Amino acid sequence: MTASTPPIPSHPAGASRAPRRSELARLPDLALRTYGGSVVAASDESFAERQALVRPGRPAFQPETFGPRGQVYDGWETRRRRDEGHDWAIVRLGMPGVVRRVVVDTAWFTGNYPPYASVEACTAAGHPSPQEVRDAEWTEIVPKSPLSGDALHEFPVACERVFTHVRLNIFPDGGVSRLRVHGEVVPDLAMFAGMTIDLAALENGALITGCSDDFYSSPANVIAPGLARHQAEGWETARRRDGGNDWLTVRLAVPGVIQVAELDTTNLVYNAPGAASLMGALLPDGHQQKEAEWFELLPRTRLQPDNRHRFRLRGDRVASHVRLDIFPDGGMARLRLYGAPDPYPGVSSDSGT
Ligand SMILES: NC(=O)NC(NC(N)=O)C(=O)[O-]
Repeated sequence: MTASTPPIPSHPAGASRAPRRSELARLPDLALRTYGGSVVAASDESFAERQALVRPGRPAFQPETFGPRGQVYDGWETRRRRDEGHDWAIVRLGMPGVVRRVVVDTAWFTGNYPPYASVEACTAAGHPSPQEVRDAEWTEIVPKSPLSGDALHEFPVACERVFTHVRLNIFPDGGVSRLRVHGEVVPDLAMFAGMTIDLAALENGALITGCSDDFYSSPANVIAPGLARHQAEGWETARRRDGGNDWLTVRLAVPGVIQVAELDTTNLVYNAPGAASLMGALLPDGHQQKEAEWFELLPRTRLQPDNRHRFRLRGDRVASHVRLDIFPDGGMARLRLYGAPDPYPGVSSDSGT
């Protein structure tokens, strides 16, 4: 991306270990709860619940806060094992995809972190039960590796297969605050053949490729599933003082003709942009976005704060990329671009669909 990128959820601002921002860290976290991820099973969660592993945001900690189970942790924590086994948690990815990077964060776990972890992945078709997922064929994507306490561990993954689930193994027991599974979304769009879809949706395979500014919150949020519950779940820029305007670019899930654009300023009450415009470009595979020849999809149009705006477009040109300009600054809760893929992926032109 052109400007700075979505942060790796980790320690609170001001903590001494600033997270490294690698290329891979910019990919979406396929396991994230707000993207539909869930921890569907775990060997144990006596001290702290398994669902915390996929919670968005940085893990919090309040020292000397004791509940009936012991110290309260914002993470998954198992009991002290008295046998030879090890603990595990299975995560259903919110969006199936190719995993490029796994982050195992032991933030705040010091005397109780697991000394080793490994990660496996599997592909389970349909809507399997947790037991069916356990019985699936698993592939190791992160070998058994040493961990340290209160630290973020990044593991690059080199495997081109599309996975639906991952299993975190910890040896022998202990606490992990977050598990991040960064990757490329690979949806099955063939089942929507002949239908209009949101070409800008992350879950359909779209990706934010650039932005002018992500000072308060990430532009990746505008293509996330569902509605933004508050300002931070959308994209918010800093106040501009230079006479310019903010923008972002999206690589669409697949090239297509956009018929309806939805520009959602919900939660931006006093900081919504005054106006916005949309441009499209059709870039053959492998071409750089800087080579794009942009054409107008939506001329500069007035916006209202805290409002979902829908605009009917001419719908006469195929685009693979879209640029949203906002004037002068502010942000956007969501951007939806409804249209027909051209052609449909996985559907041959003579299939009658
Ligand atoms: N002080 C602790 O954190 N102890 C333990 N964990 C919790 N949650 O109390 C433990 O035994 O691992």
